[in-house]
Amino acid sequence: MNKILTLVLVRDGKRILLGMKKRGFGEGRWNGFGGKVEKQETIIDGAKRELREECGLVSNILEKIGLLKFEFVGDPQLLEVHVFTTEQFTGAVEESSEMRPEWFDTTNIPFDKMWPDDKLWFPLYLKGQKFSGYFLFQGHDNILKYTLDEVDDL
Ligand SMILES: COc1nc(N)nc2c1ncn2[C@H]1C[C@H](O)[C@@H](COP(=O)(O)OP(=O)(O)OP(=O)(O)O)O1
Ligand SMILES: [Mg+2]
Ligand SMILES: [Mg+2]
Repeated sequence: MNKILTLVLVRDGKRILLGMKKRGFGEGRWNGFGGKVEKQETIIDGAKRELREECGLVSNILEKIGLLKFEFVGDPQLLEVHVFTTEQFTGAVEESSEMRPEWFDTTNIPFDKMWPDDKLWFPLYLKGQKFSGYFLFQGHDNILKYTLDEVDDL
């Protein structure tokens, strides 16, 4: 069975909030906020919870913008990452034990310190296009093959 995860990208006009992952999967990389969906919660509730836990922001309006599937050579479990965005949030941005948040201009996204797939699908996200993708990784740095499609609905 796929492992279900969330990823939330917070926008404020021309800025995007990313977090430097301080521990665990993806440590040392900038990413949106998210994680594993728990058994008793819906995917969107999991996305809201992870956003609050990891950077202190509360949002009740998350828009689903992408679905990404990741496979790693030698690991039979597929990661299914549900990607959301919001421009409507309350609260103050706070560092957590997992993430150190920082605002970036959308023209200056630190792709060299992000997962390598991000530079492929971020341009779609930034122009407001929904997307669906599959990436096969060898280790954490190399994409062996991928598909990425623009979609109307998710
Ligand atoms: C492989 O490519 C990936 N690219 C991007 N951009 N994001 C990814 C990739 N693989 C996973 N992710 C995202 C999905 C989640 O937001 C996190 C991974 O979840 P995490 O380890 O942060 O799970 P938590 O439940 O938050 O962790 P704790 O159990 O420690 O709270 O990365
Ligand atoms: Mg997380
Ligand atoms: Mg978490």
